[in-house]
Amino acid sequence: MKPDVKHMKWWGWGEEGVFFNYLNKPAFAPFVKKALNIDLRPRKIDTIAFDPATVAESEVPGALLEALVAATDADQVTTDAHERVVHGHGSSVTELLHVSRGDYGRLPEVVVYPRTDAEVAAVLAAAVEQDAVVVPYGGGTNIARSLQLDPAERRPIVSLDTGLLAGLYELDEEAGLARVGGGMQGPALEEALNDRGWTLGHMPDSFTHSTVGGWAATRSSGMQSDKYGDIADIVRGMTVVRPSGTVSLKPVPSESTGPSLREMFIGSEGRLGVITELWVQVHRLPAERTVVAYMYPEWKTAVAAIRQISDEEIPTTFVRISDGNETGFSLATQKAATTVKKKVEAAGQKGLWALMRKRGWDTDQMCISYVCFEGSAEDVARRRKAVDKIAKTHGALVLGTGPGALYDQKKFDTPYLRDFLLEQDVMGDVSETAAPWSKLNGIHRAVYAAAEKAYQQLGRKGWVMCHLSHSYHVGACLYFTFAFKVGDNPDAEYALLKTSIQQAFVDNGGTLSHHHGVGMEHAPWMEQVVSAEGVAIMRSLFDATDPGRNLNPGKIIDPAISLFDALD
Ligand SMILES: Cc1cc2nc3c(=O)[nH]c(=O)nc-3n(C[C@H](O)[C@H](O)[C@H](O)COP(=O)(O)OP(=O)(O)OC[C@H]3O[C@@H](n4cnc5c(N)ncnc54)[C@H](O)[C@@H]3O)c2cc1C
Repeated sequence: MKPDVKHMKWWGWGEEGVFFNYLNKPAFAPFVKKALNIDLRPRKIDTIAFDPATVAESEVPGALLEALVAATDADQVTTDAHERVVHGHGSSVTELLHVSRGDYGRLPEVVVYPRTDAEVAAVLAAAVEQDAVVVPYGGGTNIARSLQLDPAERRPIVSLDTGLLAGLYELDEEAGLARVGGGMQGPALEEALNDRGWTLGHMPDSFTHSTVGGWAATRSSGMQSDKYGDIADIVRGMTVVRPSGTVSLKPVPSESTGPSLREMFIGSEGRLGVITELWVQVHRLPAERTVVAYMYPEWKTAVAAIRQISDEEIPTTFVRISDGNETGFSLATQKAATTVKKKVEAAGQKGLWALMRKRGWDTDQMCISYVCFEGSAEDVARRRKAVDKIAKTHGALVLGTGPGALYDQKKFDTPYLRDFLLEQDVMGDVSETAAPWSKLNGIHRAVYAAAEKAYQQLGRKGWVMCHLSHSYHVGACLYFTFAFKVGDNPDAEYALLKTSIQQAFVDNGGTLSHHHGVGMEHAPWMEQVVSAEGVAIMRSLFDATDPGRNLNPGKIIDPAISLFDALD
């Protein structure tokens, strides 16, 4: 019997039966036509039936299988074809493109679902004893190819699914700390905390399917990080089970105990062991939460306003601005107005645009911004007033809470867009970076130039758009989305776009990734961002702590597959 763990559809994002629908968004097809020169076709694919016959029989050695069953139980170990395909990839667009076409790549021979730390330890011991590779699996949502397997790996591969290591085990209300299982998925954790009046506040766009252990292992950041922090701030302690023993780190507010082991495990992508349990800081549910929308005339003034909000240290839960292209995209995904209320709002919006044009605004350049405030009603009102004032000083129009509420409601729908686009032969994916405030505009310009050059090389129209989110005292994250119609060689075309954008980050003062991790996707740039000596230290760490290369090898440094290979 298969353990009761929720997984995404084997061929794409999210749940079966949920889709991106453009037919109820009248501006979307014309927008895509203008942006990519493509005529959209109504979606035909409801699901892709899984055919086990397309998967080669597992060649798991009998001794390994027996040892895994002995380490856990017979119903926690499977060589089922569907299970192996689900666990053989993450959610990067290239992986989904291949998998959805039945090109599965290297698959794990076996999937195991341990329930306890002792079982994890026994699985790791068995794997090392039998010289197998172990790849911890959370929700499979990473887009850095952190789960992709080396096609040349000859040893058996065990996917260790953390799904049964789940639960809210303890809540220390005095400290605001919760002890949770590493395999717990976002909605289950948030629901368990909300029931008791608390929240983690960590809301990556992949929240619905990713796990706490996966967040820690990839150094994730959620859209509300301005208030709640990145996962590196949120995780205060943890248990990491390794083949040679278990590391237990107590939850403390801060400590001075040499180089931080906690920091070392955060972002380790399965290379240093399995994070089975975490202590995370939690917050009481806010009395009030409101999201206010603003429209700025153009990008530079919007960035200046956000920088001022940060400079004046006005507490916000999130601040986000979309550049002109992303604002155009957002407006194109508005649903048709079917109710009287919506029709009145739509007429109001048209009037607003006319007013902006009268003011001399170029409506292709205007930038929508959302700012979220949480706290007591008084606090929210005071902070909102302060942000309104800054926004107006920078020439913005305050649009109010209507569009903000809409943003809050549809934030988890957008991931379904990628599958829809793939069906239309369009590849869409993202690259994100973080940089000091002084570098952000330069990076924005450089990425647009790099993408444009790449599209020219491909000889076709492509799209790029950007938003700024996750503000810090010294800078912020820039998040770019790119899309283009694929030709004969999707891997090479994707690699051209992706390498051009990543290189523009690194050359212009940004980092490789603000929150998606490294995996195999970003590994080729590691020397450029942490220096050759930094990579050498990492290599010594992995070699010393995992001499047999049994733990998810080829991730973070020394990738088994390089994006640049596709360009050759
Ligand atoms: C549509 C979409 C939106 C996204 N939005 C965001 C976002 O807003 N913010 C963000 O940070 N990321 C985002 N991501 C990326 C992704 O969701 C994160 O990287 C997430 O943290 C991965 O968690 P997971 O549980 O799915 O891990 P997986 O994808 O299963 O695994 C990722 C890596 O972590 C390792 N790992 C997983 N669990 C453990 C464990 N318990 N112990 C040790 N190693 C482990 C795996 O071996 C692998 O190397 C998005 C992805 C998609 C597809």
